[in-house]
Amino acid sequence: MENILEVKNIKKYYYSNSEQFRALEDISFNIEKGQIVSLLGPNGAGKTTIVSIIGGYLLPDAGQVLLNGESIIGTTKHPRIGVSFGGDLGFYHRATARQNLAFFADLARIPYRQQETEIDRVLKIVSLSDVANKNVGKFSKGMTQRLHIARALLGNPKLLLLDEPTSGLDVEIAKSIRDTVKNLSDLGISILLTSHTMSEVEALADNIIVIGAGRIFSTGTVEDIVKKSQVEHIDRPATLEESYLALAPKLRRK
Ligand SMILES: Nc1ncnc2c1ncn2[C@@H]1O[C@H](COP(=O)(O)OP(=O)(O)OP(=O)(O)O)[C@@H](O)[C@H]1O
Repeated sequence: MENILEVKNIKKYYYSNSEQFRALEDISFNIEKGQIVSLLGPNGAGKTTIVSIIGGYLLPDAGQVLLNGESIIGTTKHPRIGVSFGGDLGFYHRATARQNLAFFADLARIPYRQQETEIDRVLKIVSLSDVANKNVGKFSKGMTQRLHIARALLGNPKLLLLDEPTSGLDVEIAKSIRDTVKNLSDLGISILLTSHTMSEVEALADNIIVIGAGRIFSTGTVEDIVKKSQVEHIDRPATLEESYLALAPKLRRK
């Protein structure tokens, strides 16, 4: 299969009061076309740091990130990668969904003539066409989350980075967002997803990367992770959550 993204031997340190803190140590993984890969790990494991480096918001101290075979680290013109950190911030509440997307289409340097078609396209994908002219201040959390995904889709990126896309949403809305994410991968878009919801990862991820204390502990399909974690004392196959809990003590920073 064709690798869209190759992350090679990434290291990242943070510094505070001249003390060095190792956030990531030797992180390597690939994402193929249309694949959904999930980063799973406790708070502070390094997931957001990985997403920020791939998205071009942070520079690593070592290592490479290749998109379609080309290095994207430190390039002045970072290629289009769709990033959605979600949440309540990031939109003008007194403007409509369409007006908000037009602002971000400008930032994404989409030529003015193509903006309306592009905005219609992304609104349709996330099922917000009917409320395109409604003020974002009137949107529910689920609708706002969809709008974040629509914004990330502007310019037709082949890779999307989704940070906890269903965080804080009720069960039904979370399911509808998951369906949207699945549809995106069916359209051939590759997705790197961070999530603390095991059922979500189980339902969506083609591949899982279990990360703890800035290092990769385990990778593979749900079945691979379950097999490798060797959960004891149950006489049926373990769930992903049980497998993750068995690994959890090893994932903490010492
Ligand atoms: N700007 C920063 N300066 C110093 N330390 C940082 C900075 N950003 C993150 N860290 C530390 O680096 C480690 C990794 O943080 P990161 O946010 O990547 O973890 P995470 O896996 O995304 O956590 P969460 O699940 O809570 O979002 C944490 O210990 C965090 O405290």
